[in-house]
Amino acid sequence: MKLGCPKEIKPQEFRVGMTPHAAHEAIAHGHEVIIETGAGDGSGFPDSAYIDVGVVIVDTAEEIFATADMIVKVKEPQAVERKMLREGQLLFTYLHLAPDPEQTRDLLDSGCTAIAYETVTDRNGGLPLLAPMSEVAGKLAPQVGAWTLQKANGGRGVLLGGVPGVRPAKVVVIGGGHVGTHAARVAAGMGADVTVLDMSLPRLRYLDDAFRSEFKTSYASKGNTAELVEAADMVVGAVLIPGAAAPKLVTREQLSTMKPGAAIVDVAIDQGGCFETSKPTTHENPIYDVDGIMHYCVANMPGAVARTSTIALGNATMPFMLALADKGWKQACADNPHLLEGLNVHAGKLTYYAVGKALGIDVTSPQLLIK
Ligand SMILES: NC(=O)C1=CN([C@@H]2O[C@H](COP(=O)(O)OP(=O)(O)OC[C@H]3O[C@@H](n4cnc5c(N)ncnc54)[C@H](O)[C@@H]3O)[C@@H](O)[C@H]2O)C=CC1
Ligand SMILES: CC(=O)C(=O)O
Ligand SMILES: [Mg+2]
Repeated sequence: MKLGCPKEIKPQEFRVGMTPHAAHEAIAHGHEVIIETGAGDGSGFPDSAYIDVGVVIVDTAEEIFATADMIVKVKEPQAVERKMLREGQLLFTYLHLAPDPEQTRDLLDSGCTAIAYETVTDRNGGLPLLAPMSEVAGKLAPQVGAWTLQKANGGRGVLLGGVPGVRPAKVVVIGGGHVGTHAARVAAGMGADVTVLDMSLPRLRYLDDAFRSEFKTSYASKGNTAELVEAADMVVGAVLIPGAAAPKLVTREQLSTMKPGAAIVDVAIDQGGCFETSKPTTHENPIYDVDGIMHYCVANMPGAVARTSTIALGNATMPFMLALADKGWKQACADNPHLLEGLNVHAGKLTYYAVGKALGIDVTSPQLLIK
């Protein structure tokens, strides 16, 4: 199979879909790999690192989309990339379709087969291709939230850890999964007073067992959430219902109960965000103010630490990428029900229920397509 990796074009996105190690493995499996010139530069992988392992460097994304059987990327295809996708072509990348009707329509129209990193599962019910980027975004959240809280950035002028004689900031994390746990640990490590909210009692039990000395837990009822949000200096949005649009857990009205200059870091923005007032921002212009509350809503946070993120993502995607290349998507998905969970679009049909529900589009069962 011919695998193609274009340079990412989302604003300030410095990751790349394939590391030289991943490309090397694909070539060792008998595949051809082409990559757009400069695609790895932002992650510290120059063209020469790919040439050394047998990759062919091409000048344009057009050439990749015109000739590759499988496109391996990081972020959802942008409008100009979607125009280049072809019938029968396999796309392996993050998609986040539930909050994105335009992208969904374009993917359906293209006739491509699209497997979304964020809905591939594992045998423990986890999301192995989302987890590494959630770990990164979770660790970044207190860092960007601390910056947002600085007075010059519109924040309250509160230092997360406080100082002797001055209490630390109160940080509330809504959702105690991968993002939430990493955010809570880093915020606690910076000295903040941290509480994690979740709807899952087993998850809260685990967090309490493992991290009792670092942060507190609370059940995410509407009442508890409202009280904690009101008292918070920083609120991190970290909930997920896999593949679905994020539930809106904090309304615009609630902002008026918050401390002026408090910071919201809505990591769940890639699934539409869990604050009513969230809208996606970019690394170039990451924050905005609604009713005196500063919002940080960057949908590709891990792109800021591209080298770490590219390597972490590549470690997770490589075995799935190799299975898709070796067997073709149909056999690879027939052999691995967890990879089949990643199938969101095939030949003009939507195949992921939570996306269909969010967008009001009929869904075809993915099982029917692998028979
Ligand atoms: N903005 C960015 O750059 C990035 C965003 N993300 C996003 O962050 C979000 C969280 O991802 P993960 O932590 O990996 O998910 P996860 O599945 O590990 O954790 C989600 C947690 O939310 C909890 N939850 C679900 N509904 C809830 C509710 N109504 N109230 C309270 N808790 C609730 C679940 O019980 C679970 O513990 C996802 O939308 C993911 O796509 C991840 C990486 C980068
Ligand atoms: C998960 C995701 O959207 C990202 O890593 O950019
Ligand atoms: Mg996105």
